[in-house]
Amino acid sequence: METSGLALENVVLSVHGKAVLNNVSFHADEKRIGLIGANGSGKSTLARVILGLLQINSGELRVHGVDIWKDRKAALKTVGMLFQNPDHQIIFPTCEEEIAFGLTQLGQSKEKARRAALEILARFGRADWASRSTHDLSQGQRHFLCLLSVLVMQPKLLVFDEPYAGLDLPTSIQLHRSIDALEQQVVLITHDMDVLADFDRVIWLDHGEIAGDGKPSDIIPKYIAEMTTRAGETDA
Ligand SMILES: Nc1ncnc2c1ncn2[C@@H]1O[C@H](COP(=O)(O)OP(=O)(O)OP(=O)(O)O)[C@@H](O)[C@H]1O
Repeated sequence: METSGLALENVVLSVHGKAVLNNVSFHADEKRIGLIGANGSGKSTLARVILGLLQINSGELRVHGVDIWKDRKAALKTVGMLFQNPDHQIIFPTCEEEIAFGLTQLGQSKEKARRAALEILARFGRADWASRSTHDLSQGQRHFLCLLSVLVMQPKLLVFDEPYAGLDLPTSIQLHRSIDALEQQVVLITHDMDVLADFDRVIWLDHGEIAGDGKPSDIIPKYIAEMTTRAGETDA
């Protein structure tokens, strides 16, 4: 099994006897990977599997060499995720506590975690957010707070599930720039093909199977053609 990047071998995950991921295999060392597919094709499920939140039925999965399902502590340092809805992620009353929490889970002292939280807030021009109530933030700001909470953990792989959904233009531009500037490997789930134009690789999931895998310039036109055909078939 590959010890670098993201490696899946014949991954199968069934829900109520139905295969949601069916023999998914790929090895990705690229820095920017897009994950595309129609609604219900298995993208979010795959993201949760990569994060170690769902146990696979069979196959093998390693994220930078770590068996993230078995080694939960190493998983926290290896992979982080920004969920579609920040309300599913934010649990603390203040921004500083929210950001520091993950670090204390890694075993850092509360004081060290607090300092790291303040440092990342300052680095992103949000020093004034430290004692700010998470409930008072707008939806876009809550998204941004979640990003900082994930970044502070410095995982080797970051998974973003539709990060731009519901964000206004300035916030999505800022988020886009932040993602662009990341050193880490990124897997980005999106329905917005423009975002993926300069990515290194695009993986297309269809009914839980890989339908395409390659350069955006190769995969995206095929995907759009297939989706257009399907839309035509369902027209009244
Ligand atoms: N806990 C669950 N119970 C039942 N079915 C599930 C569960 N989780 C996922 N599924 C099914 O698995 C399939 C894949 O869902 P998933 O959310 O991974 O798709 P997706 O590609 O992320 O879709 P979208 O683009 O709409 O977000 C769907 O048919 C969904 O109904």
